[in-house]
Amino acid sequence: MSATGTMKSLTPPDIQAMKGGEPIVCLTAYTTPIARLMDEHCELVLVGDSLGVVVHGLPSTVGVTMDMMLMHARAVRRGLTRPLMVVDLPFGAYEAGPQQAFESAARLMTEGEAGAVKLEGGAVQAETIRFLTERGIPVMAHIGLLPQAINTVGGYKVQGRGDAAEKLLDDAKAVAEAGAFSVVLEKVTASIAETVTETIDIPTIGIGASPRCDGQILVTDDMLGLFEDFKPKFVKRYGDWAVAGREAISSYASDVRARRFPGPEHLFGDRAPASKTAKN
Ligand SMILES: Nc1nc(=O)c2c([nH]1)NC[C@@H]1CN(c3ccc(C(=O)N[C@@H](CCC(=O)O)C(=O)O)cc3)CN21
Ligand SMILES: CC(C)C(=O)C(=O)O
Ligand SMILES: [Mg+2]
Repeated sequence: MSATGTMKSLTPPDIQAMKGGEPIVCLTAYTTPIARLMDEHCELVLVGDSLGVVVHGLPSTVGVTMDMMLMHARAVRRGLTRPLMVVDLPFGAYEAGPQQAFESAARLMTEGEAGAVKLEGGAVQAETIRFLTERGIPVMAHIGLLPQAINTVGGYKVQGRGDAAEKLLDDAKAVAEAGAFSVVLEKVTASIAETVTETIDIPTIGIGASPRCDGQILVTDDMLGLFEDFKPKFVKRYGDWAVAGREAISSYASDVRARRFPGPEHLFGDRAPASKTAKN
């Protein structure tokens, strides 16, 4: 719990050992205060490259850089004590091959203080996953809908329907065999998510997948209702933070215009207060 480290963070082997047991609770985080809110509730916190879209206003995750991932990773790290912190490898930082992937992933582990990295791709990334895990970098895989591939795929559509089911299962087997400690299944049919979960021996973490997955993840800004205009079928709203924020900002604007804020309680007088240690 404390800075001296009396409470141990969960490790990739801890997460892997949860296969087939209690559901693994995961969310994304990009800042210290939001990470603090999930510290006692989540087993795994992902610093997702979705931060490019929800925090930086980019049209897709393709424009996200290593510098962005490193900065947000360090911020999230300061808000967590118990959950495993996983950091996404951004587009362009690993696809050239195992060597490039290792260099980028090592930076996320050292400068970014990550407990593990995540990368998108199935069988095509198996060699890279093996290369990293054999050299001390735990890897979470990500199959199904791959947002970093939006420019070749052309849309965020459901994956694993019909003939594509077999390829998805092959991808899942390939990443598990290559040493990934867990795998995200994004926007796939419930039936293939169930088949994959029953077939491979590492935990599946679903987003738009199935309740039969070993765990679930959502983009926190989506479930809080902060990233307002994005309403895919797989997101459940647990808050209305954009509505609450807009109301608060509107009240502040009214108060300033009516000179109701600042009030007497917010003002500093000419003389120091008689009691206590002066902090004003
Ligand atoms: N806010 C947010 N949440 C995410 O889950 C997320 C991101 N951003 N950015 C990176 C990727 C992209 N992802 C996506 C993007 C679109 C759909 C999707 O189903 N889109 C619907 C339209 C939904 C809407 O805009 O209301 C579609 O039919 O394409 C799913 C996952 C998942 N990731
Ligand atoms: C949606 C999750 C799995 C992700 O990759 C991200 O937030 O970037
Ligand atoms: Mg991502």
